[in-house]
Amino acid sequence: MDAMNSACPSEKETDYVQIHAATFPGAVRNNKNDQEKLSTVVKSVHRKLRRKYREVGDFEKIWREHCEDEETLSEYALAMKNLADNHWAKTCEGEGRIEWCRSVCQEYFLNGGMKRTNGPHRLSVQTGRIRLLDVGSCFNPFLKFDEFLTVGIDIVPAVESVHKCDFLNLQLQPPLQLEHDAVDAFLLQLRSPIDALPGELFHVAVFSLLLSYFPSPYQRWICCKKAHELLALHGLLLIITPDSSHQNRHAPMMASWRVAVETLGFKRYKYVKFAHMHLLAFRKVSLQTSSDLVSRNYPEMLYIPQDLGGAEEGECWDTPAPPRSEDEDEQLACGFLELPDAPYDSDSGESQSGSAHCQEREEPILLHS
Ligand SMILES: C[S@@+](CC[C@H](N)C(=O)[O-])C[C@H]1O[C@@H](n2cnc3c(N)ncnc32)[C@H](O)[C@@H]1O
Repeated sequence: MDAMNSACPSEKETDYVQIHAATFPGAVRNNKNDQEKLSTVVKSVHRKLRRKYREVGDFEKIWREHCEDEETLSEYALAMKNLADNHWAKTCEGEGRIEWCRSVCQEYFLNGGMKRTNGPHRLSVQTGRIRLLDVGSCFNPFLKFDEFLTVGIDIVPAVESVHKCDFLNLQLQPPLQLEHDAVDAFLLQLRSPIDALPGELFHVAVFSLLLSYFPSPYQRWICCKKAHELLALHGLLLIITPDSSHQNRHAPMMASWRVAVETLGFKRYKYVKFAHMHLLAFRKVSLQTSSDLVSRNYPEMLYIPQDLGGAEEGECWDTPAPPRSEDEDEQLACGFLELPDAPYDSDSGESQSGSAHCQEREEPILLHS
């Protein structure tokens, strides 16, 4: 069973949903209304931040005010947790993003992926658990997996096990010079709020639906740069970002993200497009970031369609769209004709299976400057 299917209802569950829908249409409507309300809470926080950023421009001021607005932040945290627990868990809309992260880590750290890509000088996790930092963790979705020693951080934790921390303002300290066990013990004794962390501490950093929260590309770039410093050499940065459009539509944007992140000292390891999101994995291949950070505007390359002030696009928070018309089906079929024949990961040399998973096109990079 692939990662995505494992998050979707089983055949039996699907039958139940359909029978239940036919017998109790009112219950399904209520469920949808409830989901719509929660999505509106999430989207309105994102929209408000973007609008303020366009009007005021000073993202540090806007961010400070945002972090002080505890009422809005708590409402957001509860809505996000409720969406994940009660709606996405029962449909495919969360699309198994957490299971995807887990399977990439297992393949890379435990099943030879790291050895294949980095050669013999590799990071060792054999003696302990995979140290995972989940930024914007909200409800700590990785805590339940035994292979991870998870540190979840969030500006507003929705559960007690997540530590309060503003990643944008997190201070970096020199790396610890300790043995494995002592580093694990250090992570286990962390308490809220976290204001500083030593560098090179983690094997994995996860940004699941985090970067599009920020109104400014520069804030997204700061996060990627911090992740680079917090990861050990050969560690993984996993980025998941919402986008419900067909993968070709924003291929230039993803190519642009790749350049921006790789310049920080990463190399892309995997990329897949689910129906409502892009999922990327980067390996930390160098302790240094590029010395050429000033000649091109790399932070601006981490743009999202909403930065341009256009109409709000369909995102994973939205309730499912109505069925497509025949015309739309035809248009979509034409779009698929433009995809490469065999999905293939250029860096890992592995093909990606599953009809819902598509590969980024390997084409000349179109930069947004
Ligand atoms: C859309 S939710 C994603 C939650 C979860 N990662 C998931 O995939 O379902 C984004 C989360 O990022 C958190 N967040 C936003 N900015 C942050 C920051 N600077 N530091 C830590 N967490 C942040 C928000 O509070 C929110 O819980």
